[in-house]
Amino acid sequence: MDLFSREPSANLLPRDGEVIYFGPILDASDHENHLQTLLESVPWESDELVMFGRRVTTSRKVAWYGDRPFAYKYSGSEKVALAWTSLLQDLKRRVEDLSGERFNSCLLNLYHDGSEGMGWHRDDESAIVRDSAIGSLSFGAERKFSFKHAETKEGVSLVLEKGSLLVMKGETQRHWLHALPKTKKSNEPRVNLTFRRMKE
Ligand SMILES: O=C(O)CCC(=O)C(=O)O
Ligand SMILES: [Fe+2]
Repeated sequence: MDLFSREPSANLLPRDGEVIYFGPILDASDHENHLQTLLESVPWESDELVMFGRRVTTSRKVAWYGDRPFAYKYSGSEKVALAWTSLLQDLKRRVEDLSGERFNSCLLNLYHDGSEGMGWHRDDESAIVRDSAIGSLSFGAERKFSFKHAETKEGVSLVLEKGSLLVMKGETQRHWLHALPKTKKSNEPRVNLTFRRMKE
């Protein structure tokens, strides 16, 4: 795996947190190979959430990996973290080296096409170490990713390129929501890995 030597961006947020975009960190053939491996070998499962008081099953699929069998809780059910595969461990190391952060778990999302996305939310569950960094690695379809300040409503958006790394850190999750908007422009799958730090 060759690293591209692109300089990370300056902080994309104007206040109250830090978001750094590193751009693509994988070359095109590694990106393609890893995307195929992830699509074929990850035990993708539906996610569940409560919307307007109703339990709904998402068509977006998820998988949850970690150093230990951490619980990932959603709307009353929970998933137990799977043991790292060698590919995920390899990618985790790359993300750690570039970001200077350490992670012990990873949530994977599979969006089959542009009709699937993720609504406004923060990654601030109590099981996550407060103000710990999140490293987000993207494969497949390039999609817009948006931030919205919870109080001022300021907005920041960017396109997450194939094989790119985005790091959210500092007080980002306290003050900013983020979302992956649905789009009619994409009919390709996208896989996203968010490396996280859970409380031990
Ligand atoms: O798919 C993405 O880029 C973001 C996913 C996300 O925000 C999350 O899993 O919490
Ligand atoms: Fe998130």
